[in-house]
Amino acid sequence: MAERERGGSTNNCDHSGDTEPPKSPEDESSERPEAQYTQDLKSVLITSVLNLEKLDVDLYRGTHHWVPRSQRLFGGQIVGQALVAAAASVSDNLYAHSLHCYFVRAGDPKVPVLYQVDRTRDGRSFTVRSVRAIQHGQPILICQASFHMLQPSPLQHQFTMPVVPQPEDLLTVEELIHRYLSKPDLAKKSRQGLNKLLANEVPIEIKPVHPPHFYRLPAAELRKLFWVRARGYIGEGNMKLHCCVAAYVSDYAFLGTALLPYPNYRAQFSASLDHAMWFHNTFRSDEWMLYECESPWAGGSRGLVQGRLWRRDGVLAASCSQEGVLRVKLVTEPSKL
Ligand SMILES: CC(C)(COP(=O)(O)OP(=O)(O)OC[C@H]1O[C@@H](n2cnc3c(N)ncnc32)[C@H](O)[C@@H]1OP(=O)(O)O)[C@@H](O)C(=O)NCCC(=O)NCCSC(=O)CC(=O)O
Repeated sequence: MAERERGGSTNNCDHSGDTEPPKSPEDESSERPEAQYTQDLKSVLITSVLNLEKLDVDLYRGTHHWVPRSQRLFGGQIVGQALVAAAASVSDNLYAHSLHCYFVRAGDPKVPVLYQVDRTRDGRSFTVRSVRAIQHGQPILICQASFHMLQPSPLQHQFTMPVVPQPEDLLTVEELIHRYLSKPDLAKKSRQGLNKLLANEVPIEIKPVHPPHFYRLPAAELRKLFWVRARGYIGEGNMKLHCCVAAYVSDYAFLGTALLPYPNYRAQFSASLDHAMWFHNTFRSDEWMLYECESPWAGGSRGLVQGRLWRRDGVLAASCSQEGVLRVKLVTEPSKL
């Protein structure tokens, strides 16, 4: 059992009951020296995607950065922006500990999203906010987010992080694609598909623990493991923001976990129906975290996926759950990712 993280007074998401002096997330990771940060661009996630425009009290406007090929807004972007809006009306001594969302309509990439916050309750130790994300006058997402003050407790446990290769020993998705593209016998259709994937400007970096096979049907695996972090620099201290970035990241490629046992099926239509998260400890979303995703159930054209985001020092940072609609067709060729 890994020791639980200590509380930090400026971090809006730590839930430790300890009263010892805080440790900033930087103290826990030496993987990315500051010298390297100076060469990185500031993460577009904080300069643009999660940088909402305040229109009025509890009313914000968010714009889009990366739009998936489905041409419906990326669910993680809507959840991340909703959490930014919710957290803005919550005092700094309260820490986001959970959120529960329903995606009720497809997001339209042609117009911005409005976020309307309802201050549902300000309690003694817990505070709840409800957020409606609105386009064309109608909700596309409803979200409840809850915030908690630091409270001590002798109850502290967590699962153990899986043992996997370190990110330095693995290739990014882009590097893997370049490797496949360099193969002279690559079919034209596969080359086109891989080039489309390369053109994606997703503001997160991914290193799969089990690199995908672009050539042949993959062996059925029930669990997806990948290292993930925001592209660019975010910096220390603002745990509120790191939780919002993690909300964005947590929806990426998550629902696909439910298709892992079915390499002969490809999704004709897939969309996340709901998304829930629980934040357990401080973390930095611009440092590598291991995303462990599994699917305990699928049926009735829906699939359930569950995920754990681990800090690389083995501390459980967050847990996620999602159900999605999955309408599939039988295929003979493998999916591209
Ligand atoms: C889930 C919903 C589609 C449910 O709405 P409805 O009940 O009205 O939709 P529906 O199921 O009847 O229709 C949806 C589409 O499926 C088609 N359809 C309906 N029944 C079908 C069937 N039995 N077999 C095949 N297709 C079918 C419809 O014609 C329609 O296509 P057509 O539209 O062509 O007419 C909607 O609530 C929604 O869009 N919510 C938002 C979901 C979302 O955007 N999540 C975040 C992005 S996903 C994400 O970020 C994660 C990820 O992608 O991994």
